[in-house]
Amino acid sequence: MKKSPLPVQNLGAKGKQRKCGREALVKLLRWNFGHPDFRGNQLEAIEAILSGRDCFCLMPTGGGKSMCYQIPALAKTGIVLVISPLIALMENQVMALKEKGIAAEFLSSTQTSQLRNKIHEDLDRGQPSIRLLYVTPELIATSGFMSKLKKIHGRGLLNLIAVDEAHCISSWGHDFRPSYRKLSSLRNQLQDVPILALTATAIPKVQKDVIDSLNLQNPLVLKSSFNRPNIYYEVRYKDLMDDAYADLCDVLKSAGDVCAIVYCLERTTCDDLSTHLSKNGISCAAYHAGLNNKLRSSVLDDWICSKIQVVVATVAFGMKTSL
Ligand SMILES: Nc1ncnc2c1ncn2[C@@H]1O[C@H](COP(=O)(O)OP(=O)(O)OP(=O)(O)O)[C@@H](O)[C@H]1O
Repeated sequence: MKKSPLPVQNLGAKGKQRKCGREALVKLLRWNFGHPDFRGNQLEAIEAILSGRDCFCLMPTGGGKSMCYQIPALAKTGIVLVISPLIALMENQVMALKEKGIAAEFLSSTQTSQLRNKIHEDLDRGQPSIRLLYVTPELIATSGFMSKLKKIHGRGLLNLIAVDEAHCISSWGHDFRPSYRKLSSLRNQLQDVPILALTATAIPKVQKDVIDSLNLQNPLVLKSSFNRPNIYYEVRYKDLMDDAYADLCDVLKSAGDVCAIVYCLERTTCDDLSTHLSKNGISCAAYHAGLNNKLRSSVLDDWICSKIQVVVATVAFGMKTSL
């Protein structure tokens, strides 16, 4: 049975926010997510945000960045806006939050207009039920959506803007997205709303660029260690192998029942290799931009819920983007 989220903690008399202490935050974490305690810099980030301070948070992949904005969304009435570059990521996070009974939604062109209207109606209510709203940077850049945000802010309901994968704002970064650059207007348009920039990209000039571009004011800068003892790297030279496909097949089989992504440079290689692995008893599928959206979504779903073990993909995997 779904638990209902622990009610908002800290609304004092006449809407004045009381400080949400460590104990109350840990309680929210345990009740809603089942984790015994915060890890790394999560608590520091959350406390900074709840005190209204901007924050730049560098954590390795899987470090638990999302908790830094999900807990604030539960600790205060109002809405946390999450800007994320990938619709697939948003869909997954929103689904996972809803399963926990947390009111989260995303807005994208992939939804029916009926569903989008329903979300907009909720946002227009005096007390919206949505706590976390996920959007793409492209949507932020539209004047219609920005004026909606200003109205929400004007009603005192916009608590935080979280910019996920914030390195995409920097032309020094490996994932530069021009639409991210436009996020630099957020600070001017939505003054006083704390901004949380999250990334797993550690290069100092990217960090500086992110902080400058988003115009973060005296941000708390948090950096965690990138040492991941559970990950090891091994390089095998294809040119030195008799049969690279057979070698890969052996590697995947010897790894046991783990899920895996095999990246290839070309679509035809994905199709070829996927057929080869399937013939050798490995459950897998190809994923690349040459496949239609429906097929790509079903491959992603099958992989996430372990119906298939391996995805053989180009960089299109994880790049499903649009408004
Ligand atoms: N305090 C915690 N204790 C235990 N597990 C946690 C804690 N915080 C987060 N996690 C778990 O860690 C995993 C990774 O979290 P999350 O997806 O937020 O990481 P991330 O840093 O956003 O990763 P990515 O860089 O891939 O976006 C999730 O399964 C999450 O439930």
